[in-house]
Amino acid sequence: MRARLSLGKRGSVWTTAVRTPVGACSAVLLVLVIALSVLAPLFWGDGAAVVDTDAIGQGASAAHPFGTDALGRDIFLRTLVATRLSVGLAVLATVIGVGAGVVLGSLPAVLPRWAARLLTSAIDIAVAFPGLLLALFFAVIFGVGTHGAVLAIAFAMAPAFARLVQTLSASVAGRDFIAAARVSGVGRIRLLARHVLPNIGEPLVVNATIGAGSSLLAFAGLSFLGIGVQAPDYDWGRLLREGLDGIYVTPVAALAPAVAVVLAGLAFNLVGETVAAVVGVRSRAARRASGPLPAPRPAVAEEPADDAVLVVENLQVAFPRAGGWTVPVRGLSFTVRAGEAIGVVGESGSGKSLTALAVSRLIELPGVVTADRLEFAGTPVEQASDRDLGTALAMVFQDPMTSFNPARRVGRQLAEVSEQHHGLSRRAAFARAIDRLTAVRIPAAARRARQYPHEFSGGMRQRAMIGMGLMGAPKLVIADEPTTALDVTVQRQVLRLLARTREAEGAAILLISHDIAVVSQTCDRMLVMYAGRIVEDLPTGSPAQHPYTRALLATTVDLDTTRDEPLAVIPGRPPEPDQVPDGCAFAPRCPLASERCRTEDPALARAGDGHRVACWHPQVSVLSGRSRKEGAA
Ligand SMILES: Nc1ncnc2c1ncn2[C@@H]1O[C@H](COP(=O)(O)OP(=O)(O)OP(=O)(O)O)[C@@H](O)[C@H]1O
Repeated sequence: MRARLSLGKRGSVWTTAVRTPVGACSAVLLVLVIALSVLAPLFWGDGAAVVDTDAIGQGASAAHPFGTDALGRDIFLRTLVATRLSVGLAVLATVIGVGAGVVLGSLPAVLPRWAARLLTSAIDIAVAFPGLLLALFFAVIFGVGTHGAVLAIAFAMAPAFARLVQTLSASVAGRDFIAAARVSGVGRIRLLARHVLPNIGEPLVVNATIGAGSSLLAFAGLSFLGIGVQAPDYDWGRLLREGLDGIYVTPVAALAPAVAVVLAGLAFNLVGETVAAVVGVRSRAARRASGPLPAPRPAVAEEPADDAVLVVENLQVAFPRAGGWTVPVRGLSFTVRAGEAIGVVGESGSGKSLTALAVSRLIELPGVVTADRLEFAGTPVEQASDRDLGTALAMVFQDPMTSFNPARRVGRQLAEVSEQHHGLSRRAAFARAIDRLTAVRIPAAARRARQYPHEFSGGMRQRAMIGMGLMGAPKLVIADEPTTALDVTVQRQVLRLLARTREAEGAAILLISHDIAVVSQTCDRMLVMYAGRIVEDLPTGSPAQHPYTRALLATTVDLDTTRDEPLAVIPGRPPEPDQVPDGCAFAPRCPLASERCRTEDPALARAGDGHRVACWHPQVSVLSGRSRKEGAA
């Protein structure tokens, strides 16, 4: 399987964008507009001002391709020279408008509640007015002329930007890092400047670029109406107005400024589209990867099993980074058989969740998932239909609060699965949802099904999430730290429920957990992960052979733990995914590490019946701390 996004180097994102038809047009038009703004007044400023009483109101000719005006001045030259004023004023109005919009949109976040509501309502009312109407209104207030028109257009566009800033800020305001900054005492203004605005900058830039095109048109409109640029200055709007006066005699006179307005407006809008495309790619990816993906490290694949639900061979998950790849999952091979319960353990960052996401086809771009074989229920995962995956594979996430849509009733969310995948009617699907909530021991399921997720306790939400997985007939339930957010009593209920699901539905379970004790009690087999690899795959109850597994076991605390001895710890920290050493990744923390461990990475090799281990010195470790539990998984 290979799901790979073609990504270039950082600099080449713009090059790639410019190679698209829209990008190429926008680049050409933008260069033309900028060049004319800078050069036209220098080269043709004088020529455009020459009055020729012998050539008044002429039509198109070789000397004057777009004719002459009422004073015999060349309209083509005047159109070229007017580029600077037309574009310059539009950009100025946009800068002021966007600045005012950002200030207005940010203020509600720092004002007292009543003032914020007042301001928000005022912005909402202003947004409801057509922009040109607002511009005319402000033009009357600020007075006829260039300055008045700039301010009028700027203030007319400010409410729309203020609304945009408010909406974008609201989407960021609920994020955990904002809450964390608040709790750590960061003031409102600093919070806004340091934490909110930098996270909404990209869409603002895109909208500002497109907004510049609109303000160019608006400016031409005001000048056309006689309340923008005043004589002797002239912009495209004024030239259009003058051309219109003689449209029946010399129609071509209005053509040059009209074409200029259209082309410049198009230039801004296409540049906006191109920026949006590049920014869109950016926000999806740190697209700076280069070079081929590293080859996954070798592992002994398991014997093919007839009743395998999930077959994974050489699974690798990689993310692009500057000048290369980060590979947090480096060549995993394992099989899950029907009805089997497998635990995946390992320290934080070992790649457990990414493995689960890769198996469920949930790795987002720019992540790249590759595998020699990745099959679910006999079908390659990338070919499985959404319907098959949606009904046969259930996923239980760590935080059930964020897994449910807070705006929909729990029962309806469960019912959606059956409506979508089984074609059940709304009523029948809801009845099944109630039945499934009963199956996962939600008390008063019919009433609870009509409640919202926030009305459920954490444990109930988690059980409801499992219930959602049971709306179909799951062959595999992947539970990623399903009990981490729950207290121990509820943890137990959820684990029991998973065990019952396995018995009742015959579903295999892939249980991801930090807690090796939980996995030992709940699962038939455990996969021990370290730095993106499986270092040991053993039946629970078999003596562990890898020093890391033994160290993990030694760190578990239970009622037998001797209280007068210090708790066992594993010294050091796991390596970052892009700093994994050449040899065995655990070697820097392993007391048994030899020179060979530091240079050669051991493959996951067979070490007994149903037991695989990746270690040069299996079974012989005696680590610091209590050795009491070692070897007894
Ligand atoms: N989108 C991403 N881009 C780059 N690196 C990532 C991305 N997602 C995860 N990683 C890295 O991959 C590594 C493994 O992440 P993963 O979430 O699978 O770990 P885990 O074992 O499930 O940890 P935990 O138990 O804390 O959830 C981490 O070091 C993480 O920083």
